[in-house]
Amino acid sequence: MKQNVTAMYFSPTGTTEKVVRGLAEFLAEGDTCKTRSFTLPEERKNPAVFGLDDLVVLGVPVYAGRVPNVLLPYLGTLEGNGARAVAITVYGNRNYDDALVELIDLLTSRGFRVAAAGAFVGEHSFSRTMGAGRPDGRDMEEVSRFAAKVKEKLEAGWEAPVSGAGCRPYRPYYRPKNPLGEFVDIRKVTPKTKETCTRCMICVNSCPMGSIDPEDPKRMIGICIKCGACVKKCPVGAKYYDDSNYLRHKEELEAQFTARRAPEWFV
Ligand SMILES: Cc1cc2nc3c(=O)[nH]c(=O)nc-3n(C[C@H](O)[C@H](O)[C@H](O)COP(=O)(O)O)c2cc1C
Repeated sequence: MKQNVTAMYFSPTGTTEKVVRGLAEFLAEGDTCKTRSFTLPEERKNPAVFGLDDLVVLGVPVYAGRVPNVLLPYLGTLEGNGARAVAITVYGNRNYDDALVELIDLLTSRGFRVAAAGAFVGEHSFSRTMGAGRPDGRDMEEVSRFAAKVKEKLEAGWEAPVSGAGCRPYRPYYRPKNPLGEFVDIRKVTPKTKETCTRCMICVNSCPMGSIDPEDPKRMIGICIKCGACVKKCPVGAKYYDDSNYLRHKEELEAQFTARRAPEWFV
């Protein structure tokens, strides 16, 4: 069985990209696989069209226990046309909740035959300690074990669609709470910029919403999804969040979810 393998991902801080590309390379068996990022706004302009000869490894990070809602319009334009797919979610060591079943359902509704699915762990977008350095060597070994099982399934011509863990109907988006147990809304929170900013434009060019002003990288000209790209990629550490609800949420997560979560996959 030889299929054209494509690695497709949304990955502001690179952890989803690492898992998806790693898996796609194992599945391509020495052939070069295509890569197709849809992280940046201009990358989401052209719809992706596949066919029966394609095997697409498609990955997204988990945001609030679900597929990032800003991606739903783009994912709704994909055309599977019977292509095989492997659905991947990467989460920051809290939980992936219903993101994986949601992604499987989305791909199925777009005409993909979802043969396998996996939830892997990456360093949390908000943190340097939650899932620090993941996916690491142990995770990538798991990716290779998963790839071997996927190959076996595809070579045997099994048609059974994959199920995956999660609830249908999906649970609501996960929301942070304050110390009184009340929900807090951090959706409008934006990053601040220190005077040490050198205007190198890395943040401007890596913001998946195109929301940082190229004329003045301290200024926001669109929405912030708290993806962590500008904060983690800034070479001088000039981008940061100072919102008290955001910081408390991050500290709570860091204190609560310290135990290493293992990847889970379904074939
Ligand atoms: C807005 C937002 C919400 C998130 N929600 C969750 C979550 O519900 N559970 C979790 O474990 N990680 C969560 N994360 C962490 C990311 O899923 C995780 O860090 C992922 O590895 C980031 O992928 P990337 O490196 O490809 O950007 C969230 C991150 C962001 C930015």
